Amino acid sequence: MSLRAATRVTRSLSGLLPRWGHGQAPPLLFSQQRNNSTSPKIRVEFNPTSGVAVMHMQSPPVNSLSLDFLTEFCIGLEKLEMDKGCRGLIITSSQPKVFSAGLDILEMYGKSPERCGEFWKAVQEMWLKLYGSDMITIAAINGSSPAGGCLMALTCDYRIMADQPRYTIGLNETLLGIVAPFWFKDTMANTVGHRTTEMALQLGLLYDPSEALNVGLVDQLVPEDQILSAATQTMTKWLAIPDHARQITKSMMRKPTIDRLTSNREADIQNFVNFITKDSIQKSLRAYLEILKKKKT
Ligand SMILES: CC/C=C\C/C=C\C/C=C\CCC/C=C/C(=O)SCCNC(=O)CCNC(=O)[C@H](O)C(C)(C)COP(=O)(O)OP(=O)(O)OC[C@H]1O[C@@H](n2cnc3c(N)ncnc32)[C@H](O)[C@@H]1OP(=O)(O)O
Repeated sequence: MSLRAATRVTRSLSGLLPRWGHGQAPPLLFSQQRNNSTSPKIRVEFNPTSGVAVMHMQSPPVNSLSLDFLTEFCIGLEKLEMDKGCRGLIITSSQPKVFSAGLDILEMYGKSPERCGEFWKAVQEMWLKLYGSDMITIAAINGSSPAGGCLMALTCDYRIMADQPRYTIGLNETLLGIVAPFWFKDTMANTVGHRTTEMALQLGLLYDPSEALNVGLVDQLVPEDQILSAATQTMTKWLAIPDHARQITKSMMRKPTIDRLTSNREADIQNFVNFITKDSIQKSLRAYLEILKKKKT
């Protein structure tokens, strides 16, 4: 781990998780109703000539992965997957400075077990569809991408990140007092290896772009204004490979990881619900939400 990454972790952790007395009422209220607009959270541009679609995530303020967002995302993905003319997908963000802030914390805070289960099923669905996609998938990461945002990028075949030192990417779940599930961990380990994953997950490391490139979490850095043209150029190279050979190879590499979740889906949902609804975990999430709010004051 670089010194810079270590310093960021220490700063993020300090005072993160305050302790409440038994039975003490939490002092702040959080709105449970953000992002409930009916405007599309995803905009898809498909070019039938090139066979490439670009998915723009446009859910203000930070493209957090709410149940609505995930549902729309999966429907969009399924439509493209079924269109035989669509061979490649680039995923990017229309929101300034953020690719995706990861799972919507408000979906995990103060929700019923049933609702948590429904939400988690949608998170699984997004991962299964994207990690198992027959299309060539490229993440054009034009902003910060913590936790579930990083997972989304990791499920793609190739990652290009904007070379902007303010942006960070990583599976930082432990900083929130929560645990990245086995399939988040597997996806990261398949990309950067066991040892790097072990350190990154325990410490909740968020890497800046050059650190992310160094550990292999992203494949390429480009100036932010060139991110879509770089993704298109890379896509052209990948499109030159015959689809069937590439798809079988991709499936061979990813199938064991996908099978592990597919055969444990219900248990994984139950694990998540039991874990996230624990009092102590709800308190950790609350503390984290407070920190996000305080950033502004
Ligand atoms: C025994 C157990 C075994 C196994 C475990 C079993 C199950 C597993 C259990 C749990 C697994 C859960 C896995 C979780 C994955 C996740 O993805 S959790 C989410 C993690 N995300 C983050 O930590 C990101 C937090 N956000 C940021 O760092 C920053 O917002 C940003 C860098 C993305 C952007 O910074 P800014 O541009 O400066 O924007 P602001 O910070 O001002 O934010 C604007 C606005 O958005 C709200 N917000 C930010 N992130 C989220 C989010 N993820 N969800 C909901 N809301 C978010 C933020 O509060 C601000 O709100 P307002 O103040 O404007 O109302």
